[in-house]
Amino acid sequence: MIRMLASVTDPEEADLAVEAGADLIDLKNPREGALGALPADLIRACLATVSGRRPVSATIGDLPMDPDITAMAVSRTAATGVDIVKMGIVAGGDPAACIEAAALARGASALVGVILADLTPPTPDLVHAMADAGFIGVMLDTGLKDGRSLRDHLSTDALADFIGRARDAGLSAGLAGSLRLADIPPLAALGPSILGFRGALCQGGARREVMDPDRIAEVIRSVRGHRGPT
Ligand SMILES: O=C[C@H](O)COP(=O)(O)O
Repeated sequence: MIRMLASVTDPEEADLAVEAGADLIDLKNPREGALGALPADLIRACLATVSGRRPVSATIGDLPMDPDITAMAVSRTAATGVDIVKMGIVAGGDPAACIEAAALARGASALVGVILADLTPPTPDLVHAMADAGFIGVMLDTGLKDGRSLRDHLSTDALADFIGRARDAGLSAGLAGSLRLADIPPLAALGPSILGFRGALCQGGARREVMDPDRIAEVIRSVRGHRGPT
């Protein structure tokens, strides 16, 4: 079964996504970048609103690959009580050391790594490093949010390889990155664990706008209608 992840920015949107039937509530600030972090008090307010009805993740921010910075951000985010902390992987710095640092700083939260596929390739090394460090999942997303989607950056074969590699390593495999309704059937056919959305759920399809209940419902209906390979 493919789960639908909705990225939300505040308690009102979190409630909207839960009521619409999103499977995972992902807290982030799209005004601060692809994986922009929300302030801790806002994360806590969202958690109070979701109130255990769905698992909640939160992003740590678009940060350089520095282990000290990563550890601090992971620890600060985990301290809010979110179920899952999401850390991004970009080019440069020391991603392997950051993955290890995140594992030591995660507290009671689980970890999901997000490889920003337009900024760095999803190499087998990264996936294995996350599995070795005890991450529960790995997602692909896009970092630039320049109108191109994940499918503009990676071929179907590359996406299928990524999903297979993550699964073989024991990780859930998520796909996101300016996905639209038309992307759901071809991506669902690859059998990911999660499909993630923000822009497609918002007014005018713009990720910094407020969420549109009709769009959320439409995306959820489509994901439910395409529950993976037959
Ligand atoms: O985790 C999923 C992302 O928030 C996707 O955002 P996007 O659909 O606007 O690229």
